[in-house]
Amino acid sequence: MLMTECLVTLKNATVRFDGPPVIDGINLTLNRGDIVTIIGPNGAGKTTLIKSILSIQKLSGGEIWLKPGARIGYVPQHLILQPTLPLSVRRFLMLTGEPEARCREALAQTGVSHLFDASIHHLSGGEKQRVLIARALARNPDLLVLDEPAQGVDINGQAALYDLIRTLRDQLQCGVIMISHDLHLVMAATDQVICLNQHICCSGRPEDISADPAFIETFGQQVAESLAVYHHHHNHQHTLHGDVVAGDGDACQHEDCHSHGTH
Ligand SMILES: Nc1ncnc2c1ncn2[C@@H]1O[C@H](COP(=O)(O)OP(=O)(O)OP(=O)(O)O)[C@@H](O)[C@H]1O
Repeated sequence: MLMTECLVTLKNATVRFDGPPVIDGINLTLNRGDIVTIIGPNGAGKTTLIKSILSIQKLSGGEIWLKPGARIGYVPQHLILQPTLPLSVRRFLMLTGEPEARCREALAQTGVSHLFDASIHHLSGGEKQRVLIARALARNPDLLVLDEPAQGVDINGQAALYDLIRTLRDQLQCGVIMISHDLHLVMAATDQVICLNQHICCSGRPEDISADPAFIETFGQQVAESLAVYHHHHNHQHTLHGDVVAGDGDACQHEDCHSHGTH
């Protein structure tokens, strides 16, 4: 079993601009191998928290510790490129300063090696995200930071993208912290969820968090219930008509399974 290696620790981290704190008293530890997702309403301070970890945003109070020498790969929400400037994926990746072979390898790790000579302007949303992740990987990061990686990616592409993030974590044994608005996929692909609304409302394993009163207060009963159903232990089978048949374990106790039959 691998030793836990801490990459980032925040202690009582606070950021304020002119008014009240935008993030307030955040305590957080990120270990190698963790996938942590920050969720929260608009303006909750998610980007500010990420920027603090990237050392782009100075704290107004509290402390941040980063493992000395830790390499951070950042995948931004948007890529703003000059549309009139011809730019191939190869050239884009090599702007990292890494050798061509390493750039090629990183692109293969994200499953799009065939795009090495493509124009970056012609990529689909999902392809662009994979190229951006490859750029972050080229530096062999200890920590991968992603700001809404599934934006502009269709629903199948989103599932594939979260699979990719898990695979990369397993292969590279890096830590991952991401912001996401897609609660269902987050819940399916994350080890720890942090629900942020200036302060940490609640945090924990996805299957536990949907029952937390602070989560329900922030996201509403309906969202919490839909996630609870999504996550319950599937220990039964359905007939072709959708009726529940007890499996190896106890029959499912969820009302939703019985009333709707499928999920
Ligand atoms: N440099 C800044 N100067 C002043 N206010 C700022 C600055 N950066 C962020 N804010 C404010 O801090 C608050 C939190 O912003 P932040 O971008 O961290 O939220 P977020 O949770 O990422 O939101 P969203 O989901 O909408 O992207 C917002 O009210 C924003 O206007």
